[in-house]
Amino acid sequence: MARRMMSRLGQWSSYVFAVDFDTNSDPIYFALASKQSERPQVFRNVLADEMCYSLHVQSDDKIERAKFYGGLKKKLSKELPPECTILEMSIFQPNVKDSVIKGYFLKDASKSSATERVLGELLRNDPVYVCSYLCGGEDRQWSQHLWSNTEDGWVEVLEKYCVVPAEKPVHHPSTLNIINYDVFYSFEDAYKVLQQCVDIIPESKAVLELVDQRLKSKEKTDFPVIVIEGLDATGKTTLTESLTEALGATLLKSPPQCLSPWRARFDTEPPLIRRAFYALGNYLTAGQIGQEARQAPVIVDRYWHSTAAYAIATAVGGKLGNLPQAGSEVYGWPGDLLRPSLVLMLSLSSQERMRRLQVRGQDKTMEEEELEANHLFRQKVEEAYQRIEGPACVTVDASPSPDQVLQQVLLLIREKCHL
Ligand SMILES: Nc1ncnc2c1ncn2[C@@H]1O[C@H](COP(=O)(O)OP(=O)(O)O)[C@@H](O)[C@H]1O
Ligand SMILES: Nc1ccn([C@@H]2O[C@H](COP(=O)(O)OP(=O)(O)O)[C@@H](O)[C@H]2O)c(=O)n1
Repeated sequence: MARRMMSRLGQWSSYVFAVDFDTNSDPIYFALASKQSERPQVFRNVLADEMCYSLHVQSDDKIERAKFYGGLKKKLSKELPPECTILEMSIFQPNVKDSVIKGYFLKDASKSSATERVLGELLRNDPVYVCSYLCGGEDRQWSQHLWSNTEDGWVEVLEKYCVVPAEKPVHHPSTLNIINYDVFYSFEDAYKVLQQCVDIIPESKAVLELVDQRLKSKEKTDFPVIVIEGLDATGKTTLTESLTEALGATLLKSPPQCLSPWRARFDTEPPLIRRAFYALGNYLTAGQIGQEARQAPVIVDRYWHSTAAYAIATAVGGKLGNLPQAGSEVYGWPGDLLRPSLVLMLSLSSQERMRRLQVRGQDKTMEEEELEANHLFRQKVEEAYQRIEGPACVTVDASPSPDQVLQQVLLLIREKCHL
C-alpha cells in the first residue's frame, strides 16, 4: 500500500530526477508527467541503444537508507553484467533541504536478460524502487515504467509516466542534504547517529562510552589554541611538531589518539556514520584542549575545518561551482564546539604536494584518471576550507623550507595571538 501511495504521480510531481552522466558537466534533470512535453528528448546525446533502469532506496529510516545505499553499489557492481554502467542519480525537490532520495541509474549495453533478473531479485528482497526507461515512437519519446512485485513472484509494470525535461535548479541536489547527513552542527546530532548504530555497529558503544567521559570545555581558554589545517602532505606534522617546540606548547590532534582503534572501522561506513564519528572526535579533542590550554598554548593538528571541508567536498558531486555559495549555513561553526584562537591552512601547489607524497612513498601507482578526479576533489576541499567561518582560516604558503614556514607561522601567531 505504501508503495502504491508513494508511486502516484501526485506524490512525485514536485520531484526532479538528476542523473550524473559525466562529472565535468551538469546532471541531466528530468521530471515525470502524464503527457509528453514538446521537448521530449531528455537523454539525447547521452544514451544510444542501451536499456536503462533506475533504482532508489525506499525507507524512512536514515541509517537504514545510508547503509543500504552504500551496499547497493557493491552488490550491483558484483552482480550486473560488466557492460552495465552504474551512474549516480538523485531524486529531489528543487532547492528544498533534506528532500534528496539517492539512487542509481543503469545504462545497460549487455542485451542480456541478466540485468532484469538481478533487478527483479532486488525488488523482491530489498527496500528499493525499480524503474525501466524506454524510448519509442517516431519522435523518440522516453517513458519511465515503475516496477511492482506480484504475489506470485513475477514483476509487472505498476505505472508508466512520460519523462520530460526539468530545469537546472539553483542549488545542486548534492548540497541539499549536507546538514545532519554529512556535517553535524551540534554534539547531540552526531551523538544520536552513533546511538542508533549500536545494534548494527557494536564498536559504536565503545566510542559512545569514551565520548560520555569526555572533559567539558569552557568557551574561553587561558592560552591561545592554534589549529593547523591542510591537505595530506602539506606539512602539518612537520610544522605542528616544530611549532610545539618553539612555543613550549602542547600538541593535540583530532580525531584524538584514543579513537585510533576505531577509526579504520568507521572509515568503511557510509558518510552519515563516518562523519558522525569524526564530529564526535572534535568534541573529545575540545575537552583535551580546554584542559591543556590552562597551562600552555595548544597546537592542534586538524580540527573542525577538516571534518566539515572533507565532508562537504565528498558530498558535493561534480564541479567546483556546485559547492554551496560562500556565506551558506553549511560553512558555519557548531555553536557548542570550542573555538580556536587561530586556524592556519597550509597551501601547496598540486605538483609540490605530489612530490612530497612521492618522497613519503605514496601515490606512485595512481591512475591518470583517478588523479584528475582527485584534483577536483582537492580543489573542493581547499575551497570549502576557505569558506568555513567562525573562525575562518588564514592561508599560509607551505612551499618554502620547513624552517621558513615555521618562521612565517610564528610571525602570524605573534601578530594574531600576541604570543
Ligand atoms: N616545508 C617543507 N618543505 C619540503 N618538504 C617538507 C616540508 N614540510 C614537510 N615536508 C615533507 O613532506 C612530507 C609530508 O609532510 P608531513 O608533515 O608529513 O605532512 P602532513 O602531516 O600534512 O601529511 C614529509 O616527507 C615531510 O618531510
Ligand atoms: N578532524 C578531522 C580529521 C580528519 N578527518 C577525516 O580524515 C581524513 C584525513 O585524514 P588523513 O589520514 O589523510 O589525515 P593526515 O594523515 O593528513 O593527518 C579526511 O577524509 C577527513 O574526512 C575529519 O573528518 N576530521
